[in-house]
Amino acid sequence: MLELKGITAGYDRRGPVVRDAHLALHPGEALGLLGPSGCGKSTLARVAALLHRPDRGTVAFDGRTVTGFRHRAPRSLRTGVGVVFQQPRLSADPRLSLYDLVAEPLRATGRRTEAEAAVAALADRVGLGAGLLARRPHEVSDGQLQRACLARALVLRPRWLVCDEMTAMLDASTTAALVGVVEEYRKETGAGLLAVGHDPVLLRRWCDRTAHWSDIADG
Ligand SMILES: Nc1ncnc2c1ncn2[C@@H]1O[C@H](COP(=O)(O)OP(=O)(O)OP(=O)(O)O)[C@@H](O)[C@H]1O
Repeated sequence: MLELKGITAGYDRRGPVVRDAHLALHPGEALGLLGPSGCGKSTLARVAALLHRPDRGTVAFDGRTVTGFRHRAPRSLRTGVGVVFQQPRLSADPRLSLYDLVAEPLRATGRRTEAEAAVAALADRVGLGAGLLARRPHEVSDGQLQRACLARALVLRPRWLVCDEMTAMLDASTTAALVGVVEEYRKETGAGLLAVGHDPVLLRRWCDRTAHWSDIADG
């Protein structure tokens, strides 16, 4: 179970953007979170992924509270959550080849020897031809880069996935392909999903359940 309880978070303690948010995600469940632009969805998604420390409230995985660290949670906890953001160019190091981008979490966790096989399998799964793996982000399209970012999010086989407007910049066929990859992964591993967006049609089709921002947070 992934639980966010009483989360207040933002960038200035005097004016938080997320106020008293509550959300519970059961193992294997896909929850779509809808809300207007700027309401704080991405901020809450980063809190759920342990990338942003809330001012108040707790994040718990399977009953274990994982917030309360001075800066951010240790890597061993963060690797339990895979994250894909809206804009792949902002989340991809421009100096890395796509191969290195996907392999990076394995290197960072001392599992370098697994990289070759894992990257090849994931590249195939997300539809990235071998020729593209040698290229750097500026040499590929947004859709191709987002495919690599999804592969990176899956490479440590996380139990939870947070997709923050993952498909907002993509065309219909790339959207369908990436949603298909996430669903195949979830079927295989039982991973839970928090999908953030503002497209109710997509999220209702994709997820078991959707929640609106006004149901889970104040303001
Ligand atoms: N790094 C930051 N520093 C300061 N303010 C920020 C920062 N990131 C976001 N904000 C502000 O916090 C508020 C919530 O932003 P957030 O990105 O969480 O909203 P969102 O619901 O995901 O929006 P969208 O649907 O447009 O992506 C906005 O007013 C935004 O300007």
